[in-house]
Amino acid sequence: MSIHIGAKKGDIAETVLLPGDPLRAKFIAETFLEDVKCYNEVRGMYGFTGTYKGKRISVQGTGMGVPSISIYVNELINEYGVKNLIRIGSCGSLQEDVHIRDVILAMSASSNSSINNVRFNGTGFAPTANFELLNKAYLIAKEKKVNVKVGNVFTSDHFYQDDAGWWKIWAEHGVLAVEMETAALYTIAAQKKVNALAILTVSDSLVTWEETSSEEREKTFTDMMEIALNL
Ligand SMILES: O=P(O)(O)O[C@H]1O[C@H](CO)[C@@H](O)[C@H]1O
Ligand SMILES: O=c1cc[nH]c(=O)[nH]1
Repeated sequence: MSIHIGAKKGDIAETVLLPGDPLRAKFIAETFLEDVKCYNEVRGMYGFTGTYKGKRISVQGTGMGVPSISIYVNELINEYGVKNLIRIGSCGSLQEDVHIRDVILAMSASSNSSINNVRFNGTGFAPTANFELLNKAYLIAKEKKVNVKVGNVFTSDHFYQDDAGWWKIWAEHGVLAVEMETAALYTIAAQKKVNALAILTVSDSLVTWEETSSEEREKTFTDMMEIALNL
């Protein structure tokens, strides 16, 4: 057992899907996995292991933001030997042509995270996806005829910002969407020599102000879930 995950060694598969929302983890386990075992309820941050098309796979909630996902990713890698970490999250569109429910494969993640600023002493590091996972996810998405976009996302330490126009500089530089964890996932994976990818579904738009409900974010972003399960 680790501090935040109540699993025994061997309870967690080498490939783990990582939604921020623990109830999205529960939905995936109940909807897609067979022979499911819940290995974690510590802090209500559910973790499950089961099989998908005969392959052993786990799904673990991470909570919201860089500090929270960093805890889970560190423990999954250091204590449980996880090798493939696939975030499946929601995000807010920063571009007119990135629509609600589109899927984004995060090739890279810009960030205002203070954690990475401290780690790299105020200089820039470019958190980047694993190419094999990215390429495979793209091919699966195309085959499934999912509206998919690949590019840079912005990992923010804020969900609410006082300056309503904060995102425009990032949009001008081609960033597709905002979320809150990917830069941390990619940075830790790079340091630990494991594979990481973030697959995101657009839940709302900072451009048009459209949005989806929390229930939709929990249960209906199934394209992203199925792409991740088939990697
Ligand atoms: O849907 P999840 O995976 O939680 O991801 C996004 O949603 C949360 C904010 O509502 C943040 O965690 C953000 O990154
Ligand atoms: O972090 C996030 C996630 C979804 N939508 C946003 O606007 N921000």
